[in-house]
Amino acid sequence: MTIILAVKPPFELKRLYSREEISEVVRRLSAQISRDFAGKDPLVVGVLKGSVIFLSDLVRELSIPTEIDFIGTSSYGNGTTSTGQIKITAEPTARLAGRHILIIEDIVDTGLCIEAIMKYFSKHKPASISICALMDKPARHQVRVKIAYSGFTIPDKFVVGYGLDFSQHYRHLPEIFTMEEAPDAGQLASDD
Ligand SMILES: O=P(O)(O)OC[C@H]1O[C@H](OP(=O)(O)OP(=O)(O)O)[C@H](O)[C@@H]1O
Ligand code: HPA
Ligand SMILES: [Mg+2]
Repeated sequence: MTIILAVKPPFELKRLYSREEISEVVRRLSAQISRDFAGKDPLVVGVLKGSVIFLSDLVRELSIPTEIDFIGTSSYGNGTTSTGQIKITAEPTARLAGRHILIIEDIVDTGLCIEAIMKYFSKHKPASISICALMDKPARHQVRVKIAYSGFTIPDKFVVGYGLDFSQHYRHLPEIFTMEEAPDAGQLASDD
């Protein structure tokens, strides 16, 4: 399915992963996490806002008890490239010291955001910190990142849907799409 967005320049969305493909990956990751964190009462921390849909599907597949919290970050503003300035906009309220912390990300792109989050948690003396990311875009990494639970390895394309936004839109889409300038963008732009 291709969707042409009526914005300037025009973008097109092409489906990258279907609901079924996403569900299969969520089940695989939940099974691994349930096995590895059994008896550890992990603190599952979603990175706002992009991870919320993934997190809510993931935790409902877990077979172990967990505590859920969130951390807020912001780096992309309204564009498709990281500003490089990572701000922690909201802190978790749970006890962190001595906890097994599992960070849930929708995507690791440059890795700058997860690097800042790892730095934040390591200051609070947890028992362990692990990363679960639905998508990993290795071609764009600027820092070394160890993702213990990785869903899809994706090409160097901007993606939206299933929690991920472009300028705060399209998070609600139930599937994942690549977003690229439409091939006839030049033509359309000169038709003004
Ligand atoms: O690996 P990076 O290049 O740092 O990019 C990944 C991060 O950027 C996005 O969040 P964003 O800051 O746009 O906030 P949002 O989740 O509210 O969309 C995304 O949800 C990740 O958290
Ligand atoms: O590809 C992406 N899509 C949406 N948000 C993002 N934040 C980092 N990379 C992306
Ligand atoms: Mg975003």
